[in-house]
This record gives sequence, structure tokens and C-alpha cells, in this order.
Amino acid sequence: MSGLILEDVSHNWGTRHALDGVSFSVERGRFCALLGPNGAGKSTLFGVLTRLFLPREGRIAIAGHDVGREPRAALARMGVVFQASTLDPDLTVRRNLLYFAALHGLSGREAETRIVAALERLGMAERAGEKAASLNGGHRQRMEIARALVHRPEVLLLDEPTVGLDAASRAAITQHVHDLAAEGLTVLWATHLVDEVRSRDQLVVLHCGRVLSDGEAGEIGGDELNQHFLALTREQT
Ligand SMILES: Nc1ncnc2c1ncn2[C@@H]1O[C@H](COP(=O)(O)OP(=O)(O)OP(=O)(O)O)[C@@H](O)[C@H]1O
Repeated sequence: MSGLILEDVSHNWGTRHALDGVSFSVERGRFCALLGPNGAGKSTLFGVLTRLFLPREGRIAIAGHDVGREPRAALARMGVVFQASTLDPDLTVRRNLLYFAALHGLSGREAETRIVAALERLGMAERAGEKAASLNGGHRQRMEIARALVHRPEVLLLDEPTVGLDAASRAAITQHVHDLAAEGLTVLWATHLVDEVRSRDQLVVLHCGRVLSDGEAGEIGGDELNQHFLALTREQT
């Protein structure tokens, strides 16, 4: 069963085709890297996936729920890590997550249990009492991911989640999210960094709003993924 389906999704910014007939699907429990250079349309795609704005045309389904016809059911099954931080720096990790849990109608013991579980999955349990402002960039981003897991989504969307992090933090977060996919979460990970893609990942290359390739990363690019990606996106510019 597919965790995520996009069929012929298009979106314009004025006369610019930011997304032009984008179609691909991600199987349940698969890690899909959405790789594209700056301006490829990755953030626009996240905007239509999360209903920040409506696509001009096309269909999107999250865990079997059509985003246009059943938006509440679809959004309830989706966790999102945006580029910009969503945390209150003056609150503790635990308070931030409690606040988010309340937005999903969770409170009391149920919220506490889920928060502990989400923080443990990201190796952040011992930091629950620290203020968000005191965390380093890598831990702050792990907390963003824990926040996105509190309502137990089936699909996790991450928009360039490692921007601004050092190499060790990038590697740790990339590993954590691969582990989540191995446990059954469907992951869409937008990036312009080829070194975040593993050979067994699904790889969708997006450029100028179009899907240029879709398949297993090792088969598409092999060891020369970087050169392949550069050649692919250079040809189309
Ligand atoms: N709010 C907007 N108004 C007008 N044009 C926009 C808007 N947002 C994006 N665009 C344009 O749409 C195209 C796709 O941009 P988008 O931000 O989705 O790409 P991206 O792949 O996320 O890029 P980046 O990696 O730089 O964030 C670009 O040409 C961009 O200039």
C-alpha cells in the first residue's frame, strides 16, 4: 500500500510553473529523497501536500486519504518538519511538545506517554526539561522531528531538515529518520544535498517543477549520483 501518492500535481506562481504535472508515489515504510536544486519546486510541493495552498490541478493521497476530499483525515496522518523552526525558545522541550499535543486534542497521561516515546525515538528523552533556546542546532532539529511524531503520523514530510547543521548532526538526523522508515513510517525528505541519499532509498529528482527521474537511488545514479544529478539538472536549465 502506498503511504503517499501524487498524481499530475501542478501549481503556478503567476505565470511560473512551480510544479508541472508532478506524479510519484512512496510505498509505506519507504524513505524517499526528493532531490532538487534551488528553485526546483520542493517547498511549493510541501505547500500543496500540507494544504498551505491548493494545487491548480492533480490529486494527492496520504495513507489512503485524498487530501482534497478528506483533508482532516489526510492531515491527521501527516507529520511535517518545516524549514523554519516551530518551537517556542522560552519553553522546555516537554512544554513545547505538550502544546503541540494539545493542538491535536491530546492531553494528560496520553500526551505525556506519547511525548516520552517520541523523544526516546530521537534520543532526546534526557533533554525533556531543557529550554529549546539552550539546545544546539542538531538537538533542536531532533526535537522538531519528535514534535512531528507526537500524533503518530503514518507519513513524515521533512523540508531540507539539515540546513545549517554540522556534518555530525546531519549524519545523526539522517540516520534517525532512516530508522523511523525502517520501523514503518513513510518518509518524504526534501534536500539538495546528494550525500544525504542512500543507495537503497527511493530517489525522486525534481527540477523546474518536473520529475526528471524516480527509482531506487543506487539504480538511478549508482556511485556517481552527484555527477548524475549535476548532469541531469544542468541539461534542463
Ligand atoms: N510565494 C512565491 N511567489 C512567487 N514565486 C514563488 C513563490 N514561492 C516560490 N516561488 C518560485 O517557484 C519556484 C519554485 O520555488 P520553491 O521554493 O518551491 O523551490 P525549492 O526547490 O524549495 O527551492 P529552495 O531549495 O531554494 O528552497 C521558484 O522559481 C521560486 O522562485
